[in-house]
Amino acid sequence: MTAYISVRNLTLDVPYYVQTAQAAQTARSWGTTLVGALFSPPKRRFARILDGVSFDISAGSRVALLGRNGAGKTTLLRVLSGAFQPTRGEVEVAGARQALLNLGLGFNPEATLTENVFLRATAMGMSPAEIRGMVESIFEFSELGGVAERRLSTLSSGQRMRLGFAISTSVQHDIMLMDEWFGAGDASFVNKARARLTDRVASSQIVVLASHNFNMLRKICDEGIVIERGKVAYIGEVNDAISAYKDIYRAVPMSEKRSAA
Ligand SMILES: Nc1ncnc2c1ncn2[C@@H]1O[C@H](COP(=O)(O)OP(=O)(O)OP(=O)(O)O)[C@@H](O)[C@H]1O
Repeated sequence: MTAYISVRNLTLDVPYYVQTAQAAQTARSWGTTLVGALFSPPKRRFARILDGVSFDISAGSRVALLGRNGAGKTTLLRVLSGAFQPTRGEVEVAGARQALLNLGLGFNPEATLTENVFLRATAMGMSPAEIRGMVESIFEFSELGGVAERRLSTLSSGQRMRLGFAISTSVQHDIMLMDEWFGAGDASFVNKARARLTDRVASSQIVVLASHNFNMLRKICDEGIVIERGKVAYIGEVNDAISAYKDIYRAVPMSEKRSAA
């Protein structure tokens, strides 16, 4: 299948809750908090995180996603991965996608490592027979075979991340969606993980990578999309996109830069 991504006028509003001034003022003790909550419950508001975003990505493209902190890059990747549904607009994705956004997502801390491999791989769309054929290589890559029957909650965060990475990258997908290039863990694992990622990127039809590391983006990507306050600010060749991002960053007042570098 030839992969592509088509995004048309994508808008995403997310709900959040605010405590009214009256409730906040009365919230001085447990009792008054309860009274405040009863008579002035938190109000639901909506924040527009993505606003009229449109672009096309065709097979063979490696796209850098650029933007300041809080611009909307991760949220956009989540929409492309299918985790978030747009409030308005259309998102069409052809091809199997792999999102390396949150390696710990979908784990059950009370289940064993082996059970977690089955849970996560099932969520990725694999059959029990396919998973059985992969379990050994996942444990070999993550170097966690010796503790496979322990509960996940007994693992360190670094070990969990290794397991998540080993499962998520165990199969080649058509589309890779990544939030920063993987760089956590001890040196030998990082080298091994980089080699696997390089291989997966080379064999993917489409890669979308959000990062603030320009050198790495220049090495991997050929195109760039700049997001500013939830809107597309620039689309073009990667070096031009990096320049456009720098221009936006330079134009932002110092006070804003401190809160959103
Ligand atoms: N569930 C949510 N509820 C309310 N606001 C949210 C939610 N998720 C994200 N946001 C807000 O949406 C905006 C975009 O967040 P996002 O994580 O997509 O930014 P980003 O460009 O990936 O930033 P960074 O470079 O820091 O990773 C931020 O202002 C964030 O606070």
